[in-house]
Amino acid sequence: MIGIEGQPVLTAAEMRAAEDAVIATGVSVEMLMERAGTAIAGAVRRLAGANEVLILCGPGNNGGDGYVAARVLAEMGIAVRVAALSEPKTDAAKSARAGWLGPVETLAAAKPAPILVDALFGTGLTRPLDASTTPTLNRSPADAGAQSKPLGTPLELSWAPASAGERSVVECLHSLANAAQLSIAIDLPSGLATDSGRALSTPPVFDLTLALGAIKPAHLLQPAARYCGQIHLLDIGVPTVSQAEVLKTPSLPTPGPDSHKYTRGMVAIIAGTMSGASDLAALAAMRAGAGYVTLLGDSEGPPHALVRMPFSDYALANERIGALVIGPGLGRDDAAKARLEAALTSGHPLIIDGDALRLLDPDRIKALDVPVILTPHSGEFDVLFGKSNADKITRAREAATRANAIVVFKGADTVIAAPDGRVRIAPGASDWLSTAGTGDVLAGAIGAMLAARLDPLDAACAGVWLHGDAARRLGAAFIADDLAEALRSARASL
Ligand SMILES: NC(=O)C1=CN([C@@H]2O[C@H](COP(=O)(O)OP(=O)(O)OC[C@H]3O[C@@H](n4cnc5c(N)ncnc54)[C@H](OP(=O)(O)O)[C@@H]3O)[C@@H](O)[C@H]2O)[C@@H](O)CC1
Ligand SMILES: [K+]
Repeated sequence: MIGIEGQPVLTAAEMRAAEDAVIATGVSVEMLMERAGTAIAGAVRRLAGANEVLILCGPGNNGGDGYVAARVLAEMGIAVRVAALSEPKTDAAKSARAGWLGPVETLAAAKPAPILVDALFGTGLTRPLDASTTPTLNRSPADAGAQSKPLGTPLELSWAPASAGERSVVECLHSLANAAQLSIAIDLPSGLATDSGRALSTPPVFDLTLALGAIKPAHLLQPAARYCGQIHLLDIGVPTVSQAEVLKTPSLPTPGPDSHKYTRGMVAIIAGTMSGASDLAALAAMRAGAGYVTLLGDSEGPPHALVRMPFSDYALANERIGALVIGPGLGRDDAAKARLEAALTSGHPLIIDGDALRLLDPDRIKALDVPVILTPHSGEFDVLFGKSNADKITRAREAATRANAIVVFKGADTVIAAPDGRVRIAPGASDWLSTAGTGDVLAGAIGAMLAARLDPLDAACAGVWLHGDAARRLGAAFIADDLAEALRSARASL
């Protein structure tokens, strides 16, 4: 099992193309399925100990992986049972099914086991799972009587809506997962849309998801990600590349003997009507490692290392400013608009957050010839770029191209996109980040990274990583002030 940091993220179509490229070299789908099933069996064996394993198999290749895993586990001497939703539909899955010599229970009748493995649906799911656990037969008159054939005999099957009193597929899955001590999803929990991260049906929350060959958007995007539990990647020998990758731990420059405050980077924060927000951004920039942070506007109090001065064109003209943060607590009045205009024409690299995002025109940003990082949450994103039903990765990428800026589309699944199409997706943000001021902290942290002269995409990624790591260190019920302080520990851990 491989960790997911820095791994390419592939859509269902990209994964199929990667598999097709391997198949074109003479490797059959059956061989890929054999690799996948063997890798799954190895992982399950390490986790299952002496416990019985129940594998649920669907009609496609995800189910095929399940049959192979069942066969290999049985060969290893592990107690394993198989329950199927229906007969396999694909040739590879049929062949995998034929290799499983044990009985196949129906999903509806399957008794729980301590270890549950969900191989019902993976990247091929196209519609909700609200269907009956009892397949109906697409029978021609010649097939009359086929219903009495045991599972294992190829039949033409389809699904009917669950009838009164019958448990749906989703209900069966939930009850088997609830009864299990450990639940493991193969490739994806069944019910999730691979590319958009939508839940077409609501699966149980799995303990572990074994991603096959590559991480998919649904492993990272909400709401899908919350059902995956821990995610481990299994190598199935399919080379993968993508412009989208899982966010990884940054590699940051540390001060050397020749460093001074300006080489560490100078960040200026423009204050507005709510000084607490800009104070938080300033504190975050300092704790993320900036050498010099100045707050332009009305504010007072500690820390004493923060250089406060009134906002003026003169203060803004300081050529040593390596990153200018505007938006936290700015307000949306005429004074805010004037300050934003001054920032846009200052010539400094910009981090534009909060209120400033609601005063902006993306085409105006495109015309600037300085690095720009935009940090909208979903409400700000909609105002700036318009609403859309497209998935978050596509939206962030299109916005970055449109504004010719780095877009940090914030949320529990922050997506960072560059105008050239590169995308980084942050996994597993702390749910406790949903508190006032944490966005201001992020803007300040990114400011420190940009002022340290990191490439703008790297600066945005490093800021998001430090912010996420600081939150994880704090655990529960922290406030934004704690988060800004904890950036120091996050930075020290690198
Ligand atoms: N390709 C490869 O080389 C390799 C692929 N691998 C594995 O394959 C998985 C992808 O396999 P897959 O494409 O067969 O899709 P999968 O998720 O099993 O399900 C599709 C089936 O379900 C059906 N169906 C869809 N929605 C439904 C619903 N709501 N209710 C009922 N049925 C529904 C759909 O039928 P249809 O839409 O045609 O009616 C189709 O029959 C991937 O996740 C990985 O595990 C590995 O083995 C490595 C090699
Ligand atoms: K699955």
